[in-house]
Amino acid sequence: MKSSFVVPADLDAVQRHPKAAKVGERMRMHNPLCYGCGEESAEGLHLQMFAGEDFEVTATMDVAARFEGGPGVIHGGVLSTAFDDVMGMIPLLIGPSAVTVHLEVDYQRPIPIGSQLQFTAKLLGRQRRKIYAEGIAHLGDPDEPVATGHAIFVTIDVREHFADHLANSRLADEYKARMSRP
Ligand SMILES: CCCCCCCC/C=C\CCCCCCCC(=O)SCCNC(=O)CCNC(=O)[C@H](O)C(C)(C)COP(=O)(O)OP(=O)(O)OC[C@H]1O[C@@H](n2cnc3c(N)ncnc32)[C@H](O)[C@@H]1OP(=O)(O)O
Repeated sequence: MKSSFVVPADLDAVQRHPKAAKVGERMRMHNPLCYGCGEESAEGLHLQMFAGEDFEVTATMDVAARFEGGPGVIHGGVLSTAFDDVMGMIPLLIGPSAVTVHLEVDYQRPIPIGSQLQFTAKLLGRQRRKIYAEGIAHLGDPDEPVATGHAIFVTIDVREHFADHLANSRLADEYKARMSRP
């Protein structure tokens, strides 16, 4: 399906999940091998994600030398990966696991290698299985964003969605064990 980003007017009511991370706490790591936030992903972005107030998440990312695109600046695809993962935390504040079906990034300023990127992401709304999120990236002043992102996530049944793919993971045995628990 091809779509553009339009938040519908008739949104569902949402509540923060009682087991969601509390304000200021690290977001639960959904997969230690995740290229965005996983601690065991050697080449990954190593995003550090924190729960904010209401339906917000903040994150930081050191712009390492391996993320270079143009000379001295971050690769645009790396930045879109970061937005995907940061905004991807928003569904976890409401409860369900969800995967990206649509992602947009607007690049406003070059982002230097060696800088520390900061992100804030927030929920724009939920309609049935669709969760709409917005994110901004800045270098210290949230009023001067260097990039903005918008995404739609769709809730999934984790066991069903990943069932045919678990064997591809380096943590396949661990995931199989987790999935077989009731
Ligand atoms: C127990 C141990 C294991 C623990 C593991 C934890 C897992 C945690 C999970 C997540 C972590 C969060 C952090 C991650 C952050 C990064 C996220 C990523 O990068 S995800 C990778 C890239 N994304 C994909 O690979 C999705 C590929 N797409 C699909 O698989 C399907 O499209 C799927 C399952 C998402 C939906 O397919 P359908 O057949 O179930 O449902 P249909 O009817 O097509 O769509 C449902 C609703 O969504 C809308 N929709 C679908 N695609 C859309 C699009 N592109 N734009 C707008 N709306 C769309 C449809 O119009 C429909 O809306 P209406 O309810 O009818 O209003």
